[in-house]
Amino acid sequence: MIIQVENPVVEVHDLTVSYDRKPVLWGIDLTLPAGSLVGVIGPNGAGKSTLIKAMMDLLPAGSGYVRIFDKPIAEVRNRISYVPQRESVDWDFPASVFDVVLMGSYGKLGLFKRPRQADKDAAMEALQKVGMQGFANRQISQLSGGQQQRVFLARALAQNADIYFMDEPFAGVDIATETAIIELLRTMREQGKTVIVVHHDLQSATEYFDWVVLLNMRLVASGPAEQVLTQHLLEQTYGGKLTVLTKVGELLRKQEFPARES
Ligand SMILES: Nc1ncnc2c1ncn2[C@@H]1O[C@H](COP(=O)(O)OP(=O)(O)OP(=O)(O)O)[C@@H](O)[C@H]1O
Repeated sequence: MIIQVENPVVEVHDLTVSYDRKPVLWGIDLTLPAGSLVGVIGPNGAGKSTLIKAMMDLLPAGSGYVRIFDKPIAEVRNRISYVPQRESVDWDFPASVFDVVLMGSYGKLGLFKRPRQADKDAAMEALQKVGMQGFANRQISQLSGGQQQRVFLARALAQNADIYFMDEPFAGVDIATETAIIELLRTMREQGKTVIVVHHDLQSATEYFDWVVLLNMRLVASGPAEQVLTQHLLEQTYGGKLTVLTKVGELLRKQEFPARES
């Protein structure tokens, strides 16, 4: 099931991406609605990270194209923010939490511009939003995994973009941090931002996302979460072998037939 939207915030057309000439994404065609929380879901190696990187033009497309806000990406780069996987970054790099967040906002200004007071205020405000204001002067090498994730998020918030791509923002965080992050993402949605999240946990996906993209090298489904997160489509995505599918099936049945529980 692939549902196309009018006036999409992201349009992916016939996208194929390869590493060393070996395709990992084939003929992806999808559109995403503005102001939504989008979950990109699929098994390990399905190409989820590759898809969001290709959407931002960080990886070259073998064929096809991506448009954001109906424009080529080069024209809208300053409206896009990216939160990569936490492990992809060198956390031993000598920098303070505040500097990392500040670089988020003044990266937009260009390399040789100095940050203004307004940028510094925005950085501090972003740290407050993720509950990390007390860590501003801490070296990033001295943070826990969950704190690193919050700093990453603060950095993205300081960029004040219109569309956010996040690669597994909930990986390795405790439940309090996960709740804080999802609350933040919901607030961003209320402000009309679009947030595209690579996500692993099928059970929370039913609760977190408005729109879900199911991927396994090819696009299996793209549409409203309640229409896409079905046993049938999840089996198509995961090959029907995972026990987690049974759990999700149960959860979906409960949601569909709440009267059964009483
Ligand atoms: N830089 C690279 N060079 C070669 N192959 C790569 C590279 N990055 C990813 N791949 C391969 O491309 C495929 C898709 O990888 P990708 O990281 O996009 O999957 P994913 O769905 O995000 O996986 P996971 O859930 O495990 O993070 C995998 O088979 C992976 O081994």
